[in-house]
Amino acid sequence: MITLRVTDLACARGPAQILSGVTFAVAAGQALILRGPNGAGKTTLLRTLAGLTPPLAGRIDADPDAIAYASHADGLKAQMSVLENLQFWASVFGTRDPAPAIAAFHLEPLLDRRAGEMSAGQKRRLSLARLLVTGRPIWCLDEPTVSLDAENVARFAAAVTAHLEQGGSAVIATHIDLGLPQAETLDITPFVAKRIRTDDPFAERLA
Ligand SMILES: Nc1ncnc2c1ncn2[C@@H]1O[C@H](COP(=O)(O)OP(=O)(O)OP(=O)(O)O)[C@@H](O)[C@H]1O
Repeated sequence: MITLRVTDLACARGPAQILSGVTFAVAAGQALILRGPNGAGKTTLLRTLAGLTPPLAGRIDADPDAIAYASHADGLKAQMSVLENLQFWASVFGTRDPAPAIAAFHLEPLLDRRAGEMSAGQKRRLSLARLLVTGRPIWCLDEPTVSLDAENVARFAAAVTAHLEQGGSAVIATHIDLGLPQAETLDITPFVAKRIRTDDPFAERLA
């Protein structure tokens, strides 16, 4: 079953068109790994999928409430403890028990620690644990393993694998090999648009 279908999508960042003609589909139980050199537009595509930036053209067919996005900016509440952050998200997204998320990223020793006072890798673990708490089936992840040590990269890969086994999907921009057996790869280089400023009144019409 297809959970996310992208058809002829054009994506912008600020005033610039970054991608055009992006077309792919992701099924339940499938991960799609986005590849492409620095600046190609992986973050731009993920932001568009997450609804943070409107598409310039094309279609995104998915339940908008199905997508959970995790980006470079971790989105943690710095003054709240790890447990309070997870409980906060549990209340926002429904009443998911945060215990599996805590276990998946080995957050038990850190539950009382304020999020703002953790290391970069610890913050990342909390940010990834948030995905489990959302209960959302389509994960859109931007460089999720940045700052993680090898043990926590393995925990992350295990969490994604479990998510896929439960019928979830994932679109992941990453430069490393996560070793996910179900993953397919999409190189976005062919979709890189000739840079067009969308606020230029003389620019070629986009859509
Ligand atoms: N606010 C902005 N306004 C205009 N252009 C931007 C803006 N932010 C990023 N860009 C440009 O958009 C292009 C795509 O950037 P994006 O962050 O999507 O690439 P990426 O594939 O995720 O790169 P990386 O592998 O380095 O994370 C880049 O050329 C970048 O310079």
